[in-house]
Amino acid sequence: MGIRLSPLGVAVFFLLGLGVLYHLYSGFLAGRFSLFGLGGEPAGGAAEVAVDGGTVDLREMLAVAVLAAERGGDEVRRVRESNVLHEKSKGKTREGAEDKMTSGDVLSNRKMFYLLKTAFPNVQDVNSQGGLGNLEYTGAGVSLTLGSSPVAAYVYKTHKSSYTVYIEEKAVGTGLCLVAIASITLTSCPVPITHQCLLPNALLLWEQTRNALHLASTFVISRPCSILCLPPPVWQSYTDRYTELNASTASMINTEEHVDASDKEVIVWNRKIPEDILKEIAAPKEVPAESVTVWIDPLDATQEYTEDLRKYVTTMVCVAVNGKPVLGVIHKPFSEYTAWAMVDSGSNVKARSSYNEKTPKIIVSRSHAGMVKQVALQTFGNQTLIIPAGGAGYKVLALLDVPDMTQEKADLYIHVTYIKKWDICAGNAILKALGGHMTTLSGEEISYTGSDGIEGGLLASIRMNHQALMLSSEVGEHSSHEGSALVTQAQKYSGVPTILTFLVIVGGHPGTTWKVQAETIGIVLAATTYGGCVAPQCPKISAGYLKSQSAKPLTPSAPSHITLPKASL
Ligand SMILES: Nc1ncnc2c1ncn2[C@@H]1O[C@H](COP(=O)(O)O)[C@@H](OP(=O)(O)O)[C@H]1O
Ligand SMILES: [Mg+2]
Repeated sequence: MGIRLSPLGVAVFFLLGLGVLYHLYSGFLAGRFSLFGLGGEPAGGAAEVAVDGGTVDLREMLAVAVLAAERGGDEVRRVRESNVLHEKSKGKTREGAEDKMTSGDVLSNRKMFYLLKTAFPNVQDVNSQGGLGNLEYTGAGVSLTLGSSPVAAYVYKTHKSSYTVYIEEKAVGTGLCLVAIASITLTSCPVPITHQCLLPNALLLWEQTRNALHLASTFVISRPCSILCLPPPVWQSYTDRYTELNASTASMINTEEHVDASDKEVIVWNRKIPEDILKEIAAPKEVPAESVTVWIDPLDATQEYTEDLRKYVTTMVCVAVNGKPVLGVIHKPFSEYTAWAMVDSGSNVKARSSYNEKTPKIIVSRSHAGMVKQVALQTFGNQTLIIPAGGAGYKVLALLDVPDMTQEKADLYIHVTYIKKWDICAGNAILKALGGHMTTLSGEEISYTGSDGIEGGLLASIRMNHQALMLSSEVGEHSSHEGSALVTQAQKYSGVPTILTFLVIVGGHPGTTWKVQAETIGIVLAATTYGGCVAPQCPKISAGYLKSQSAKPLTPSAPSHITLPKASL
């Protein structure tokens, strides 16, 4: 007697089996990937990680921030005094200035980042100018295929829930097949992340990334996740790439003569809160760890540092809670002076007793000025004294009562070009704690979460009517109820060149929609296609030629959506 199986039953049984296998398999993978995550971080999104992160005491954070700024400052001073700066260019700023980096930046960042990270491991959102914040979380090199061509890519976790893949510039054959894609933001891909630290490689990786991106550094290109969610077999090849990167870069850092091999980057906090902080801030102040974002600037005024203009140099740490700056530390390594303040708590620095609101002395950038002088003079009159100076930290201190002989004094700080949040957060927190203000030129508060930079310029003042500064002006016709004179001027004199050209070459299935986000203020993008790949080796990689034209200012952060025509893909 034979056993007869119902075909439907077999199918159901088979499907059930598949389901079980799928569960086991995905569980296995998830477990595996979580090994790579920092503190068991689920692969798909760090946003979930911090939920049970507990609390942190802001007074303790202030103590560690002061220590970090001072220890970082020691490195900055040591490197400068050795006269071996290993000066490198990270690329160009949007306005075309060299964006410099030195051993001072790298070594200071290493000290500062690890001190803060080890003291507060449950704070996930630590951003530092050296880029180590990103690298620390991921740094995975992956094999990725664009069209039919393999390219090297690095995955960084840029924010709590997004990952950025930087793709290496690559020449295929002799043809013009550059892959110079700025970044691809993955919001929900199951990207495994490693907490293996790529510190020794940071400088080179930073450079490689920057080099790869120099053509397209102002674009963020989002693409559908499915293209980048690599299946496990391909994904695993990241290890080879990682090892290769390690091997190729290890020697570089070791050759830095001033780095003592036994010098561990990790300095451990002894958990003592200094007396001066205890005196000003009597009680602890607990906040949820997941609400905290830390911004580290390991060396502000790098340009001036390379010119040996020491007085401008600072190291800075800032803590923001839910995006609001609450504590800031600005340390001057060459004067050994440190200013700190915590909003609604206390400070070791104060405002001056008077400021000249009518004809203010205005401190501005000396190396990223854009058209700030014209903006300031037209807004406040030709009699206005402009003081060009390096460093955002230095310029904030110029507004305060600082007992340092090398420190100039000013009434206002204005900046009109793009600037990064690690440059300004500490100053913003200190000004706020002392009753001052730092806003965009149009008076918007700056949120210290999310993106790294701000578009709308900067106006910092203390003991002045900040709102009036925005809306009143010596140049009557520029004031209007719609906005500030400063903004009008800044837009008119936007430091951005009129014509910028970027070459972005993309691969993908025909019809893929590319979202190109212009981040540069004052630019409207137009897309035309560029003839595609000239080399036969890369038939599926095509080119999008993006040309910006001078036009009406773009609303800051408003994305331009551009769909490249099918023919170009
Ligand atoms: N347009 C811009 N693009 C990028 N960074 C800018 C910038 N303008 C100013 N910065 C950065 O802001 C800091 C203060 O600038 P400035 O001295 O010109 O006022 C410097 O930081 P770093 O020295 O830390 O790089 C500088 O690089
Ligand atoms: Mg800086």
